[in-house]
Amino acid sequence: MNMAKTKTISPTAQLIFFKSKPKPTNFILQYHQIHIRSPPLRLHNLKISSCSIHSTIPSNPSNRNPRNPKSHHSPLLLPSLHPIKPFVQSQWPQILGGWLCSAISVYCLSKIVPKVGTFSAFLVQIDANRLSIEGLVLGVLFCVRLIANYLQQAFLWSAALRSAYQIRVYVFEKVLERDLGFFERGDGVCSGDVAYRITAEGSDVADTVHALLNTIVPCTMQLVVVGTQMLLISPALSLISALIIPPTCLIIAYLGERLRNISKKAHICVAKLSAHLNEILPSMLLVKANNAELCEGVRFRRLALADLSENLKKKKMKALIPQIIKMIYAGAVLTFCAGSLIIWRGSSNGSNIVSFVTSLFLLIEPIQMREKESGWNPYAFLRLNERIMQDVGKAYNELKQGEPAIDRLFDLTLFSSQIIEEPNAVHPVSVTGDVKFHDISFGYGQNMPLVLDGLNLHIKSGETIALIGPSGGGKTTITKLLLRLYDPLRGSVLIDDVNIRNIQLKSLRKHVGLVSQDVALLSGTVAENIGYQDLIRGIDFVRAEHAAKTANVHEFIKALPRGYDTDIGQRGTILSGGQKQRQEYIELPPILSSFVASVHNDCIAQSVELEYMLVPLWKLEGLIISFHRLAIARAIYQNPSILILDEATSALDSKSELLVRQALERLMRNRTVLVVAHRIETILMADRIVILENGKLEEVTRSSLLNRSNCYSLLPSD
Ligand SMILES: Nc1ncnc2c1ncn2[C@@H]1O[C@H](COP(=O)(O)OP(=O)(O)OP(=O)(O)O)[C@@H](O)[C@H]1O
Repeated sequence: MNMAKTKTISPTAQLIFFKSKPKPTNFILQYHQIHIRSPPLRLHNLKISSCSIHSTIPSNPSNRNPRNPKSHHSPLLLPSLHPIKPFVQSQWPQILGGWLCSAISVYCLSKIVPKVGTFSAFLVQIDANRLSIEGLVLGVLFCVRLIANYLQQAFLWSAALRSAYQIRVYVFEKVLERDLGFFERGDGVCSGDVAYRITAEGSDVADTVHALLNTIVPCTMQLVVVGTQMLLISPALSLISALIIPPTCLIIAYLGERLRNISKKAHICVAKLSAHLNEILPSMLLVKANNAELCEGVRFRRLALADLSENLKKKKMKALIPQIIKMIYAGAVLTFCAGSLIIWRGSSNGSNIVSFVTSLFLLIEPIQMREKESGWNPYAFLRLNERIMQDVGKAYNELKQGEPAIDRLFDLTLFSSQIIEEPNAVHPVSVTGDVKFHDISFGYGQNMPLVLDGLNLHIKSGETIALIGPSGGGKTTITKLLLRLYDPLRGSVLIDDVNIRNIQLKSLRKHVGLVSQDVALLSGTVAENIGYQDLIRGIDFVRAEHAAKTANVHEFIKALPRGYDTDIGQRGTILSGGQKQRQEYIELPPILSSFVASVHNDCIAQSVELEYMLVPLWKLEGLIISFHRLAIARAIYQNPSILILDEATSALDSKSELLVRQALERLMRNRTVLVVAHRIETILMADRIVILENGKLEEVTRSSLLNRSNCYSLLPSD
C-alpha cells in the first residue's frame, strides 16, 4: 500500500479510503493492522478480502480516568507528553535506528575536528604522502557523517510521522465512539475545532515528537554520559557546574511554561478562525440575504486580530527562548571558568582542568576533543556550540508549543459514554420488526424540558406508521431513541419484546435502517455510497445494482461519466464529460454553486462548496431527487426489518415525486416503517397515523386528519 487518502465525509466525521494499486496477494496494512486474506473483495481500488481489525494502539491512553481529563498526567518533567508515550514507544525500531545514526555522526565529527588540525599541520609541512592519506580519511569521515545525518533524519521523521499518524487514528476512532449528543450539542467543541485538532494540531504533534527524538533525547543521553565523566575527573568542579544547572533549568522551565500557555491560546484562536470559516462559507445564502457581508467581515477581522496577537506573542517567545538559553549558556561557561581558575590555582593538575573543560563542552556538543593541542580551534568550537544551542532552543520551542496540541487532541478522547452496551447484549440474526415504545420520557439535558413525556406506541411487524406533529414536537427524537442514539430517561424501547438496551448496538443499527431528510451523500464512488455499510467487508456489486434499480436511480447512475465508479467526491465532474460538451450546463463558481444548491438542499451545498459545479439550473432539482433515490438505494442495500423514513420537507415536481414515491413504496414493502411524514400522500400510504404533540401521541383517522392538516405544515401533493 502506498498511500492513505482521507476524504471528508461530513463536517464531523472522516473516513479513510485507502487508495492503492490492487494487490492480488495477502498483505498487512498498518495501522491499525488490517490483516487481509484472499479471496479478495473490493474497497474502492484496494482489493481486500475478509479482514479482521486488531487495534494495536497501546491500551494506556484509554485507561485514563475519563472523568478527570488531567488524570493521565504523571508528575514527570513533561507530563503533557505522557499520553503520546505508548505511540512513540511503538516506533522503537526507527528511533533506535535514528539514534544509532546520530551516534555514528557524532563519532565521525569527533574524529573530523582533530583531523582538520593534523591535516592543516601537514599542509604547512607540504608532506604530500601524509596529506593524501589524511585527506582520504577526512573525506570518508565526512561522507559517512553526511549519510549518517541523512539516515538519522529519515528514521526519526519516520518515527515522528508514524506516531502522529497513530495518534490521529486513535483520536478519530475515539471521536467516532462518542455519543451523538457530543456532535449535536458540541459540548463546547464545534465540528470545525475537532477537524482542526485532528489535522493541523496532529501535524504539530509530529513536529514535537521529532524535536523530542532528534534533539532532546540524544542530548539527555549525552548529559548523563558526559556528566558522569566530569564527576569522575573532578567532583569539586562538578559541584560548581551542578550549582549552575538548577537555576538554569528553572529559568528554562518558566519560559517553557509561558510558551506553552501562549501556544495554547494561539491554537484556540486559529481553531476559532477555522471553525468560523467552516460555519460561514456554507451559509452564504443567509449572509447575503441578510446583507451581512459587512458584519461578517468585522467578525472575521476580530477573530483574525486575536489570532494575530496570540501568534505574534508566540513567535516573539519562540525567538526569545534560544537567545536566553544562549545567554545562560555563556554566563554558565564564564562562571564555570572563573570557578575552575580559582580551583586550578590551588592545584597543580592542569591537564585535569583541560579534560574537564572539554567534558563541559561535550555536555552540549558531541565532539570528543582528545587531541587538544593539534586540532582544537576555539572559535570553530564556539560556533558549533552556538548552533547546537540554537538547535536545543528550537527543539525546546517545538516541544513547548506541541504540548497544547497534545492536550487538545487527547481531550477529545476523554469522555464517558452514556450509551453503554450491556455485557450480555444479544445479537439477533433477524427480527420480525415488532416495535414498542413503553412509557417513554425524554429530555436532552438535565435542566431541559421534557420532549417526550410518558409516550406509548406499538408498531406491529410489517405495519407503516405515519408520525406527524408540530415542528420541534419531538418526531426526530423518537427515531433517535429507536436507533438508540440516546437512552430515554424513563421507560423502554422494545424490538420483538427485547429491550434495545439488551441488543448489541451494531446489530440494532443493522436491523433498523434510516433514510434521513438530509440526503447524506459521502465522498467516494456511487457504489460506495450505496453499499456504505460494507465498505470494509467489500461491496456486493450485484446487490448494489439491484438496490439502485429498485430505487429508480440505476438510469441516472448509468448516465454518469463512470457509472457506479463515478466519484461523488469530485462534485465538479459528476455532471461534466459528455454533458459538458453538449453545453447543457452552466458553470457555477464554488461559492455560487453552494449558494444555489443551498436554496434546494443544505447537504448539496456542503458538498459542492469546494469545486466548480456544472449544473443546468433546470436540472438541479432532478439532481437532488437522484441523490434522494441514492439514499433510498442505500437503505434497500442494507435491507433492514425496521425502517425509519424522515421525509424531506422540500417540494418536488410531480415527475420526481412519482419516481421517489415508487422507490419508497418498494423500500417499505414487507418492513415495519416509522415515517416522519410531511406530505399528505405519504401519510395516506400509512396503515395508521399518529400525532405527536406536547410529548404525547394521539392516533387519528385519515378523515379527521385532513381537517387539521394545516396545523402541521403538511405539503400538499401535486
Ligand atoms: N441535540 C439536541 N440537544 C438539545 N435539544 C435538542 C436536540 N435535538 C433536538 N432538540 C430539541 O428537542 C425538540 C424536539 O426536536 P425534534 O428534532 O425531535 O423535533 P421534530 O418534531 O423532529 O421537529 P421538525 O419537524 O422541525 O424536524 C426541539 O425543541 C429541539 O430544539
